[in-house]
Amino acid sequence: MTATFNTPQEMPYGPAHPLQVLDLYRQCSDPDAYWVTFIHGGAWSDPEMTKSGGHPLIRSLLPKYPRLNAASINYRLSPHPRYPSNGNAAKHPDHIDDVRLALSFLQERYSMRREKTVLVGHSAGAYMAFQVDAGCGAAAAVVVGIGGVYHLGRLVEEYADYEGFVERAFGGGWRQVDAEGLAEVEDGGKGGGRVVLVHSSQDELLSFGQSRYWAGVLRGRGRVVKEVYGAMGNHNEAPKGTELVGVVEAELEELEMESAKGN
Ligand SMILES: N[C@@H](CC(=O)c1ccccc1NC=O)C(=O)O
Repeated sequence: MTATFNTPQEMPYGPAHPLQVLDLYRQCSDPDAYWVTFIHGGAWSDPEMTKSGGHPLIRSLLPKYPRLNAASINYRLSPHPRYPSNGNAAKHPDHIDDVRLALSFLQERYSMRREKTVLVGHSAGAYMAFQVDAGCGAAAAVVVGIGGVYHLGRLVEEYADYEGFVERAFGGGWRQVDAEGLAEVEDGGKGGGRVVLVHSSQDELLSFGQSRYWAGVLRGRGRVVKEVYGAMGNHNEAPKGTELVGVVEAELEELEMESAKGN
């Protein structure tokens, strides 16, 4: 059993590219198992940011919840100026297509169910978690964004320097992409899941602006939103910290309580 916590199985979920792989931690084969699924950040392009960014969170949770499985997803990346010859050439919608494919793979192959899933996204991964949410109804019972990007237009307005990575990931038409997500974001009344937006006050790359804005949009759609702001380390430390573990634990416990009431 212990081995499961430390050594995930690396599984290809798509045929086209070596980045179409995910790390699977499966300790419960029951179809009613809970799932925590992690989408890493890195501005859609940083090859140093990978699925292993989700390991600390997952490894803290698994020993406490025997009925929990987890996965952390890699996806194709866009070119990065510090790594000009790494061959990464993805452009929107490649990244999000891969994330959707990975989630379908988990649903079909391992019976991961939306009502049992907490989807966690960091930074650009948080943007993708809500693209999934918008595109297929309630993607997960709970979506947790940490240090998230939620609106590209507002991001570039606040940080002009970030336009470069936004354009490399989305191309010249990047301003359209927010509109798609905003138009389709799921309504709370129609089954859209709970949301927790987590943001560290020590985040050196993003202010609270994105999280505050997004909380307002989601509440306007009738979604239940918690905002968690506090000192949780810098942008890349926060998703590895104990605060995020506590947030996800509380959500898992709420899901367990809801399911006990339903039975
Ligand atoms: N680590 C990235 C930068 C990065 O990830 C980033 C920078 C500013 C705002 C958000 C970021 N990441 C979001 O996924 C890089 O070095 O290119």
